[in-house]
Amino acid sequence: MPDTSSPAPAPSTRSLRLGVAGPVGTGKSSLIATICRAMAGELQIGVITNDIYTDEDARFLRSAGVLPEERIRAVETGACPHTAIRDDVTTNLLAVEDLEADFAPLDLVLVESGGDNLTATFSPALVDAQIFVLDVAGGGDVARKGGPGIARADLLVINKIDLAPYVEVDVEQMVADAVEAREGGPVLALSRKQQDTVEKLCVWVRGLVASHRSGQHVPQDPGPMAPHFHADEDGGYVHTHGEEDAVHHQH
Ligand SMILES: Nc1nc2c(ncn2[C@@H]2O[C@H](COP(=O)(O)OP(=O)(O)OP(=O)(O)O)[C@@H](O)[C@H]2O)c(=O)[nH]1
Repeated sequence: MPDTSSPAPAPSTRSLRLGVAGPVGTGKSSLIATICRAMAGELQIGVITNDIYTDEDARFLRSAGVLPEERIRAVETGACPHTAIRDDVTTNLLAVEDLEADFAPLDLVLVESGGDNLTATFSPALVDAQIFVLDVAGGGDVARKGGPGIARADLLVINKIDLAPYVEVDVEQMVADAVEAREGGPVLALSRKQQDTVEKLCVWVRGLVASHRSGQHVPQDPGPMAPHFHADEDGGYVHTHGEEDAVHHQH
């Protein structure tokens, strides 16, 4: 009799949606450009960028010439970037679905969050997996600060390691701290200027696309953001994202 206790997962025919989040300037757009440059020959890729008021990141990626321009689309979030990737993902989801429909079949859609604070993560309603990006220039101790992205993103990238000697950061120590904060989860030390590290990034992306396609990959929610402060004309407010009740505002 066939074993029906653990049915084989159903293969997926839609693209892998991969989010890229992290603080301002850590190299999210550059990492996306690097993936496109290295993998556009083997994967059909599309990109959605998020900026508050502009389409600057999309323009940067188009000018990098790493993908046909029409496969790079911008979402203007008009609010804090994490709102559009976590609280109400509708605009992003529609943009992803339009891109997938217009260029079917795509293998990979990369969604870049606007730069935000250390605690911003994507909702699993928008992406299947996410990369959280730190850089050595932000300081060697950042990985120890934890938070949902650092602790539980599918991959933590410690970026711009070519700059480590100039900012006096011990990359090995930073990686070790990150592995500890992630309880052994994957950490990649990356520089777009060091091809061996770019290769490792490609191996990770390739593995994830394959496991998504075969139906083995199960999207994980890194968890809600920590409470944080938003400045506004009245002085500001604390903003909390709870597990069930998505958003609370306290003035
Ligand atoms: N030395 C070095 N510089 C890098 C690397 N990756 C990115 N940069 C630089 O870091 C700066 C910020 O990179 P971006 O890719 O724009 O960063 P971002 O996270 O997309 O920025 P926001 O969208 O504004 O949050 C740029 O000047 C990049 O050229 C790297 O591996 N090494």
